[in-house]
Amino acid sequence: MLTIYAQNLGKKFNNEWIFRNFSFEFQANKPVAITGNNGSGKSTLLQVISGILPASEGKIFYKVNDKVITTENFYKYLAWASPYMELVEELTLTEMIQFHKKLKGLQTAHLVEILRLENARHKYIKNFSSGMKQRLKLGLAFYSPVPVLLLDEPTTNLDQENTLWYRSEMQRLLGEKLIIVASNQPEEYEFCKVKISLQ
Ligand SMILES: Nc1ncnc2c1ncn2[C@@H]1O[C@H](COP(=O)(O)OP(=O)(O)OP(=O)(O)O)[C@@H](O)[C@H]1O
Repeated sequence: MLTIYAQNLGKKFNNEWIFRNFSFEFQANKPVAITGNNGSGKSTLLQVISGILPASEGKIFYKVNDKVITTENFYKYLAWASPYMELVEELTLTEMIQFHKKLKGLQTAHLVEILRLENARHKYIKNFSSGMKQRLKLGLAFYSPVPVLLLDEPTTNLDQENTLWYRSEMQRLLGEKLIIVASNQPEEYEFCKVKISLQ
């Protein structure tokens, strides 16, 4: 069982505090939504939680059962989908999936079919539509064999059908993973029992 402990976290950029005194214990089976207006610090908090960005004050640490995981190693436990996470544009879909499989593993041999991208197997990612890219990012994250799933604005660029797909995947993953969603669209995080609003 993996737990993320945030204790009095604060982050500032150029002497401007984005948030301060943020404390929370994140656990599997307790999906959390981080909400707030544009610029309130949702993405920044998600990056500090993941260890990608260092905190300016406070402490973030991770435990699997009673074993502490170092910040440097935490990425191994984590899958992301976010607007600032780039796909490798020079690869085709088939190559991208192979690459991800080697790097992180993949729990399905049928991702192309799940994403309904059969006609794009040999298309370069750079030629994907924004919705196709978003589906791929989500699919890679959902089917990575890791216990933590961090989602930033997950349904950006998704049409209604794909938003329904996102919601059904979330129902499947709820009991399995530690999920944190940064969003200001209620339909993206309605399944989250805990909602933390940044001001
Ligand atoms: N690398 C950086 N350097 C300086 N300021 C930054 C940096 N990254 C973010 N900020 C600032 O931090 C604040 C919070 O940004 P952040 O992207 O976390 O907000 P957000 O709540 O995710 O916004 P949105 O809903 O628009 O995605 C903003 O004022 C932003 O300009």
